[in-house]
Amino acid sequence: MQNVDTLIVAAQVLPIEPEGVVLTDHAVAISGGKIVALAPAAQALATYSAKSVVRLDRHVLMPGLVNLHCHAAMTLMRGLADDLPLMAWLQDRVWPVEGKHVGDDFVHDGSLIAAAEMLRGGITCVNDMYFFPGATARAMLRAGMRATLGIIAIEFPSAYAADAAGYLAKGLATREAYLGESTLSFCLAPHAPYTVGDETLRKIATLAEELDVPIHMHVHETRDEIAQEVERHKVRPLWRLRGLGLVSPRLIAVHAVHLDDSELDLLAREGASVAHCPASNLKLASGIAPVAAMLARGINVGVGTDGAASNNRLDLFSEMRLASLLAKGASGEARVLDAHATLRMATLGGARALGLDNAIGSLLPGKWADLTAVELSSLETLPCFDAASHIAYVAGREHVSHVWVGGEARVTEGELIGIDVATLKEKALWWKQRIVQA
Ligand SMILES: CSC[C@H]1O[C@@H](n2cnc3c(O)ncnc32)[C@H](O)[C@@H]1O
Ligand SMILES: [Zn+2]
Repeated sequence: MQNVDTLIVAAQVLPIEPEGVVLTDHAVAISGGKIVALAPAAQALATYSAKSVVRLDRHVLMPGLVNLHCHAAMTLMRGLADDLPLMAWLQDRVWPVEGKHVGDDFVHDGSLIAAAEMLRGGITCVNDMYFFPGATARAMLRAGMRATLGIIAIEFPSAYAADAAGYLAKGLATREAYLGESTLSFCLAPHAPYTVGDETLRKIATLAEELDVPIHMHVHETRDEIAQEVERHKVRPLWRLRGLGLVSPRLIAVHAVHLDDSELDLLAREGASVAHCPASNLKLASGIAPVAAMLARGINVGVGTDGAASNNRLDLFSEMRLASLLAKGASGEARVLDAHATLRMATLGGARALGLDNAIGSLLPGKWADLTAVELSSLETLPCFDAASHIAYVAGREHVSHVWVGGEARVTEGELIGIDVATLKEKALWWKQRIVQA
């Protein structure tokens, strides 16, 4: 018998790799936080002696979901700026509140609330972009959630930094401080083409190469933003980014709602990824991203929630369902983004965009044991003919029963481990008072 830390035996397993596979009565063996083997249950029980055996007889086990675009701290602004288009949302409501309140404590508390919501909903990894990323790092470490944190850049001053050079210097110092953490990684995160100048963007392209990290940026979110940028630069934003060296396999183009054929071809040719945020795109009336056309060209697509102030949930189950239905409805092709492809997008697609596909995103041996179990024994989830179909079209985050990050249990029987929800609720109410009194 081979000693392992944990053996998880599940009625069904969706390993994501190989593509489209559903395994019945299989077990995942975990040691040192990593997947050692995925094998038929009887064989695994005969091979491995585990300190802990978890039996999931009514469940499907799959890789943890990857939230490819978030502003975690914005949970504290949830519902504060509804029913507005992007620029009014940002300029009239969000930036003024951020200007008054955003600081280390705000970002820490808001990010911890977000981590609790995401873990409880089966999300094990988040790609975040926000002021004070060091505070987000502390919150993510405290919650035990995997995160890629943005070294942000924006050309206006905040409580965090005075100018673009200051943002980059602070972000780089934060990265240095957390280099040894296996659950944290960093990327460069220029906010958007309309808030970051050429010189800073050139510097970011060079830094991304030097540090070997992704570039996470809002791109072509609204028609208006593109029109304004064309007036200013006489070229559409994605082509400007290309001229500055930002369109490459490192680029995670967030939203990418308004792309013409030449721009879709450009993303495909350069191997860039897209973070598809269907709910945020609808709520701000930005539009519907051409996901079917992206997939037809082989563009890697992951799924993001965006922040809680524009969604207003950090829930990848509802995003998966929406992504699949929108892709079918918008393309007029029911076969587009089937259940398996949708789940792959929300796991391996996100991991690949982050350069973490050797580490997470599927259940291959050697990857971190970032896992989500979903119970499929409720009235609304029976019978189940295809577990992937139920994940994409039926189940909600309320059906998530267990979550592990790096082999550590973060949710058991639907309850968060090591996070005091009552304290987080008090913090949320305290910040609401501060915001309404200001
Ligand atoms: C530089 S920190 C991130 C910055 O982005 C703002 N933000 C949140 N959601 C969006 C979005 O959909 N488009 C553009 N900007 C967004 C957030 O409020 C922060 O100011
Ligand atoms: Zn965003």
